[in-house]
Amino acid sequence: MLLQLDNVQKYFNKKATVCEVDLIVKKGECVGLVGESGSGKTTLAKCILGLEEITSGQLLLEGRPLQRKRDRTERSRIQAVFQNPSASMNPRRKIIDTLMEPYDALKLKEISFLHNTTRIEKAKQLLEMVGVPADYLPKYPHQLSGGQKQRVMIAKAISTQPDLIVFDEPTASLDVTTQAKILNLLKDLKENLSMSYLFISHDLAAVRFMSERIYIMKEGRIIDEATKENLFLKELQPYTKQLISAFGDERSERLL
Ligand SMILES: Nc1ncnc2c1ncn2[C@@H]1O[C@H](COP(=O)(O)OP(=O)(O)OP(=O)(O)O)[C@@H](O)[C@H]1O
Repeated sequence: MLLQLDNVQKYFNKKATVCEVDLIVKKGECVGLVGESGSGKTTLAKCILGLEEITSGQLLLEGRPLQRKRDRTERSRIQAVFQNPSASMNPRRKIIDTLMEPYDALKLKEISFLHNTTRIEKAKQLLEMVGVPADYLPKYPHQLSGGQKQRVMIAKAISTQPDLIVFDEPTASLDVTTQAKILNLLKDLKENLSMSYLFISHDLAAVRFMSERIYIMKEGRIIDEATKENLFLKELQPYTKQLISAFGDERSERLL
């Protein structure tokens, strides 16, 4: 087991945004999380990333409780990619510096002694892995397309060789063709680098394309769980059926 959430709760102003959540991510698995807007998906993601402190419950990474204040190593093991790459990037920082932020923050022994040319080599390798030409390293975010920016954010997320990446609507700001390319890239990277994913999206077709197992969230609670295969077969909660029908069969099958 890579990640385990036991009875996790998060309250804002005495209101439970995340309520009694049990969730697991196995090694090498992509787990999907879907639910209507406001159901608590992003809050749960932030709890997993240590960006929000949980009110109660427990988060375990490989059986060990995650500390309230994460140390550098713990932070480097769970990375994130969010919806809007432009908002996640500092417009005044060159691509190379944005890309190397987790490396620099981690200050691994091998990294802190890295000669500048070695750092550039590392950055080039990372960009290559996500299909962005190395000559983009000295450029600024506004010189990249939306898809390229998201590729840079993916390269940044894999830079510390994390065990888990949490994706929160990673393709929502991209056009349909770019979305499909990014999803395929994510699948390839997961296989090649033996990572696990928690993939959060409104887009059930994308979630089903990516994930082996899917959790359905409503009003802060996990109300259903299905495998990719039995999502359309098993006896599901009416809310889950509603989510599926909202996409329609054609859209749900589009990426499969
Ligand atoms: N820092 C905060 N303080 C108070 N309430 C918050 C805070 N963060 C989130 N909430 C509330 O928690 C609820 C769940 O929000 P959250 O962003 O987790 O939902 P979501 O399922 O990710 O929605 P979406 O799909 O629209 O992103 C919302 O009602 C939101 O207003």
